[in-house]
Amino acid sequence: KKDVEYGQYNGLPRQDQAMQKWRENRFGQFIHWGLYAIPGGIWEGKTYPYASEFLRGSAKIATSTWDSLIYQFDIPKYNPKEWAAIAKNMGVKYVTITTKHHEGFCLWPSEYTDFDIENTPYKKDLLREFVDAYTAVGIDVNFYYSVLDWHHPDWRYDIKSDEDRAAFERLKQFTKNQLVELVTRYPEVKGLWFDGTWDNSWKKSGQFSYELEKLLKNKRPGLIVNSRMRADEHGSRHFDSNGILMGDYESGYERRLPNPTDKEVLTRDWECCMTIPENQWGYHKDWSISHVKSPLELIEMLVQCTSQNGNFLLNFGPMGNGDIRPEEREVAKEIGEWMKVNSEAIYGCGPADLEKQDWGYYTYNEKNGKVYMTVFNNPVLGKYKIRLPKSHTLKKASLITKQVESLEIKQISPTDYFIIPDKINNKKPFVIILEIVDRASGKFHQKALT
Ligand SMILES: COc1ccc([C@@H]2N[C@@H](C)[C@@H](O)[C@H]2O)cc1
Repeated sequence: KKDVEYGQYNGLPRQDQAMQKWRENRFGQFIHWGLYAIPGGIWEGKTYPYASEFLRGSAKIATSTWDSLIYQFDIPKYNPKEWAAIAKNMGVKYVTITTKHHEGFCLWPSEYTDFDIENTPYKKDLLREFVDAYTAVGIDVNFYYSVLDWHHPDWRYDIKSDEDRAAFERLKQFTKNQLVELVTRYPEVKGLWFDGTWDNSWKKSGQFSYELEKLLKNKRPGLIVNSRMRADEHGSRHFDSNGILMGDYESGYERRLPNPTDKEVLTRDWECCMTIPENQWGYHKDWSISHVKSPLELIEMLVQCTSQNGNFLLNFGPMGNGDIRPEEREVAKEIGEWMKVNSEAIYGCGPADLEKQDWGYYTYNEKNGKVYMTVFNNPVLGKYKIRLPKSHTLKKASLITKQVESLEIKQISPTDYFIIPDKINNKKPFVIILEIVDRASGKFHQKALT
């Protein structure tokens, strides 16, 4: 065991009400919005296929040129109430918005910089309008904040000199000021999603990030912080030098999911953040340059995350004028239609602790003891195989849509059962609700008490 003074300090997984709500939410909307949405990946008539929020670097644009985009941020179509309605209809329970991305432009009127919404033609506190609109429809609000700040003169990638040290101390103070400002001006905020924390300068600031997390949690009791915020004093990130997760949940799954049978992730809270195109967080004008995931692909990711104790944060990149692009409206509509019928298998659900089968994923709600099977792959066999521990019995299988009272079950061995549907529904992923009794306790299926 290494001695770690600035590693994890609270026991995980957190079981307080705020964290339980975060966990039960399961499905969130990520929003990346900033000056990068104005050029949308195209500069001087050339399309850059890289992530549009990195266009400044990809197109080698001078910082002063980039920063002058602030004068074009008039966002005539910005309509946070409509954004909130789209999110509500999609079925998300929380939202995470970029208050400041790497470019350094702040969506709120910060007293610590002029590079913010106040100095745009829009002028008003866009973030306040956003928080109010989403809160009004019952969606929890979280703030993404990039420590990496390309605009700030005191940002340093590493600390190589006394000058670097002095500059980065100013940057750290600026960072602390802005974060205290955010959790104070917007007390509704439920959590902070840190990014831009991979450089050596921050990895050498373990004590600072430790004390900053504690300060913010004192200011906003219940605040939820992702593991990406922290480095310990040895420069170890996400997990401290003793392998203990820092923050309140693991935020390492970016545009990727764990292996569906990975059991290690079941032991902790985690979240996967995902783009609809291959790799665009900010708005990109041309989505033809990469694969764009279908609603069905995205629904499968949401169900897989839930089945493995993770949350799924799906990204939207609003346009430079504040409108939501048609492709994202369509995704929200189709996912919302599926969630209207099947969200019982997602909200408040987690792993079922049953052996995964090829037809899809199990999720489990420990409050009602129900196990949900979400079917994505119809077996050629025409029957869905279930394998239970010997002490369990499959009592009943029914469609969440209640089209039929119950489905035929055939036990084929002490542990294996077939569910035999009268007809195969292969248009959309569908949910079968299982009632499984543990003969030993006579109770509904309980998660293994580990
Ligand atoms: C390859 O390096 C990076 C650095 C930053 C990112 C940022 N993290 C995502 C959550 C987006 O904010 C993306 O811009 C992605 C890849």
